[in-house]
Amino acid sequence: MGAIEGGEVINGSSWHDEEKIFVSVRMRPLSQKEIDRNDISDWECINDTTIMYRNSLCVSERSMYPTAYTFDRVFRSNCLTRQVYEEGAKEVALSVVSGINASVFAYGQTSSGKTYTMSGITEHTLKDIFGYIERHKEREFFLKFSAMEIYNESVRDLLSEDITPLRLLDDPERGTIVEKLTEESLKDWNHFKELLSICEAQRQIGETALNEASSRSHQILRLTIESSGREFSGNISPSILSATVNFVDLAGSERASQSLSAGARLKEGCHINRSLLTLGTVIRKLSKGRIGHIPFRDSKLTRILQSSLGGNARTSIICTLSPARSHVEQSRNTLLFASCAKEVATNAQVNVVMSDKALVKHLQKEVARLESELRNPGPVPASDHSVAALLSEKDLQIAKLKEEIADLASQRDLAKSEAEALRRQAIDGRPSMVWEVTPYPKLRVRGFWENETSTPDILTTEHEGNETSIKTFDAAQYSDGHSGIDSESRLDHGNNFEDGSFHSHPSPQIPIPDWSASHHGARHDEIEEYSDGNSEDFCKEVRCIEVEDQSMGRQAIVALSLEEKAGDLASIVVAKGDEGKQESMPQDAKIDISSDAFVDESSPVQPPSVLQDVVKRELTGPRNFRLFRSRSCKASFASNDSFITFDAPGKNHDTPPSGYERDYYEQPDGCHRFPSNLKHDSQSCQNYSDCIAEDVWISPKAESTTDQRCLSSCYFPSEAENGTILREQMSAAKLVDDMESNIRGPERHFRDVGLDPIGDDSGNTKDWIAEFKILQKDVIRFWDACNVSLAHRTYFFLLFKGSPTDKLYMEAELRRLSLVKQRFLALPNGQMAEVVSSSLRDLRRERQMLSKQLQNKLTRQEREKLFQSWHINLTSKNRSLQLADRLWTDIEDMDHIARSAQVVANLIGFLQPDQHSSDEMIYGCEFTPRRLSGKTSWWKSTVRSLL
Ligand SMILES: Nc1ncnc2c1ncn2[C@@H]1O[C@H](COP(=O)(O)OP(=O)(O)OP(=O)(O)O)[C@@H](O)[C@H]1O
Repeated sequence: MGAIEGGEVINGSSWHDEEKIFVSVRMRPLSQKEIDRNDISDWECINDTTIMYRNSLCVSERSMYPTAYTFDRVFRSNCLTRQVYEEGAKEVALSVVSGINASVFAYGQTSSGKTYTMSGITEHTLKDIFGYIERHKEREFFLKFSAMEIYNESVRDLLSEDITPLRLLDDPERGTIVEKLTEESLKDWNHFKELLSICEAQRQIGETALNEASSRSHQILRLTIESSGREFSGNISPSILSATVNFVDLAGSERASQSLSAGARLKEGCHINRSLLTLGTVIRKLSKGRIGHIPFRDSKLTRILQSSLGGNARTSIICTLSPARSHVEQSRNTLLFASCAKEVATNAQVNVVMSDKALVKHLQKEVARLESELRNPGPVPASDHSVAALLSEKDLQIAKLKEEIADLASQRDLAKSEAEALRRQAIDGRPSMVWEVTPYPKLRVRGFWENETSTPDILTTEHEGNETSIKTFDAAQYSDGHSGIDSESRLDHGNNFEDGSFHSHPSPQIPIPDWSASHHGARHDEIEEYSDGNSEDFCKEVRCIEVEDQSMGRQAIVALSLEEKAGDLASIVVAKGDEGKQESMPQDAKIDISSDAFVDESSPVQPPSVLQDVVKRELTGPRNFRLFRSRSCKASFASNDSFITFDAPGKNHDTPPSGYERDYYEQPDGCHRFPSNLKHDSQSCQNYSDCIAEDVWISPKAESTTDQRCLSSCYFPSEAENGTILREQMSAAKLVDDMESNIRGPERHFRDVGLDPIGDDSGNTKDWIAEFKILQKDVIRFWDACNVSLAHRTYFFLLFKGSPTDKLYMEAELRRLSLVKQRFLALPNGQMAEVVSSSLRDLRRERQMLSKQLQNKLTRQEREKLFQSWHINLTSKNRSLQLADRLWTDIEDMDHIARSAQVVANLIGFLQPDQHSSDEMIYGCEFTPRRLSGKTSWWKSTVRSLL
């Protein structure tokens, strides 16, 4: 490992695009215990890089085990931690101040000195970082600290008193992220000490609960540094660097058989070893050079640390050893792991964050530079041909850059005008603006799983009766392997459910499905978790913030906000159900609606293509750069509640015919309106791409005709027609595309979002009502195509019933959905498939939860009445699930939609605005059983030494 001169990190001095994990071995002295039992030290560091087994090996052993092992560095038993830090971790760890991710691991058996080493390494790193900041006052630094523990394959926040396990989410750009992990802004050294003591206190709670201190958990301290104020490599300015350093103290690497006993402990050991085992497998496979599948996703540890293991991070692994003969087997295992690790290559990059303003400036500079190059061509290239080629290439670049600039400028102007319009609207006393991302207002959510033991499982509850008479219903799709009991006879109240006069029983209420996870793709381990009854998916915390629309006397669930900073893009925040994201999002997080690239604040953004080209060509230094959108532009992706999936579950046409439909204006009586650019030629319409034509009005009478079948299949391909998931999602993506173009009719541009709806439509209420109904139908179709959660649909549907101000919200919702679609279409194929299956799974789960809620909340009579009204055979099986399966399925039947919304609203306890007191505005709940853990905190000694 290269030296650090004068405490400064030398960028790239001993570092290339691809470098190997830096692996060192630290041997501790024999412990008193080992000495007392006359154990012998069998290992010797014969120089700075080689450790040797001293005891003579028998012939069979010689063929199996090497006697000498060479690493980047080996540290004798008398080495101080300071030296281990200086020579084994410092350069890697301090890369973080230069915008490069870093990780330092300690690996080794229990009592080999991992904690002893990591506490020192962390201290030294932090001191050096604060020293570096002190010396670079010209730059601004922003430090964030977090800490987590992985125990029994569940992740816990060590800075929070909440012991609920944290979920892991997949971010398309950042990989796995830990949901709701507390991030403290780290101010100084004293603050760091405070935070360590908080972590230690949390750790002790875990230990006390387990009544035993052990080393069976993995602990990760994480420090993220953002810095600005300096130009890097001259090409990107102004820039912000953002990088994270992880300090990882792994659980003891000894085998479960050695450290743990039977029963529950064995289970614990298995979990811990699952992480360690996967770590070993990942390292082994990576050491052979990224061939084949690398099972990062097989454990929480490897998922969280994926980028540190062969990804965008510099990594140092310190393997700790006991020299004792009695531990020779474990020591050899550790050395074997270390040998594999040193073959693993990583590919760290400087993480540059750019703000929109910076991007515009940069592009302007580029244009100026290229234009001046054109004016003063400099040395003439060898041939006329190459001159011409160069000139035309430059012309092209200039044209593209100008386009980009114009685009960004128009987005900014649009945003400003929208801001102005909204500000005017706010002043006029129109719907209140909310400067915060808000999920559903008036949403009451309680711990459905609090009564889990008494909650019957629908899948096996309804033993009585015949086979289901509903052919389209497939109960197997909901099977989670659980069984339950019939609760039909448990309750005996007589509420009228569908008309809303139902009075809630004091039974638990339904948890809102996890919106945020849904667009991140299906993961087999999460499916597994779901099925084991201990799922993290059941760990919900729902925050609901009430938004009072004073002038209209009702609640608004769409929150609008404006970016007031001059020059920044305007933003709009739409009601969202991603409670996890909300937790981790800054209060003023906003969605950038004016950019085509709809992005997560935290997600790296693809720069415009031209910029990419320019950057690629221009950045010829020793490093690659990753471009991110800056936090300063407050861009935030806040619409994860829309599960983009296009796998249409079987449509249910059993719902009684609608009377609602007739209210629609200009629509042929009883006909369904389909997007204008679909054609339904029965001969040629084999797939969606064949279906392009003008408006289609389908009479119910024609529903069984070939044309209608063809059209339906274009919209909602049946299971049989789906073919591969990929084909399905591609056509579905096109579907949404076309839906969007339909929605973007000449009279309904998204540019209108934010304009005063009353002003627009004053004096023309009739027109507005008609338009509202069209918008509402468009939204409903979008929801269906995107498998948006039923709860979201319900809230939205019930809250926006056509008042003039609803135009804003309807258009915002359409805009949001179209942006979600854009994001979906931007995903690589593999991730599209994940998103599709994940969203479908979430929707199924939601239906399943609704069916359970149906059993919890209603008496047998109520249920039977409801089943009858939905034409569900009372003697069939899984009736609750059948009902849940029908909700929100017939999107062209507004009566069906209204009834579905009523049922869902009652099931999830959606209260009318006046039913709430203000202290219920924010409502949170936890569902997951308490988890115990234990490991002597690796910063315990640090805290002790510091306090
Ligand atoms: N290099 C060293 N020099 C002196 N003592 C050491 C050294 N390394 C470890 N020790 C001592 O050995 C004991 C075990 O160390 P430590 O707790 O760090 O092990 P560990 O690998 O973290 O164990 P666990 O996996 O159980 O957490 C401690 O008492 C520690 O002070």
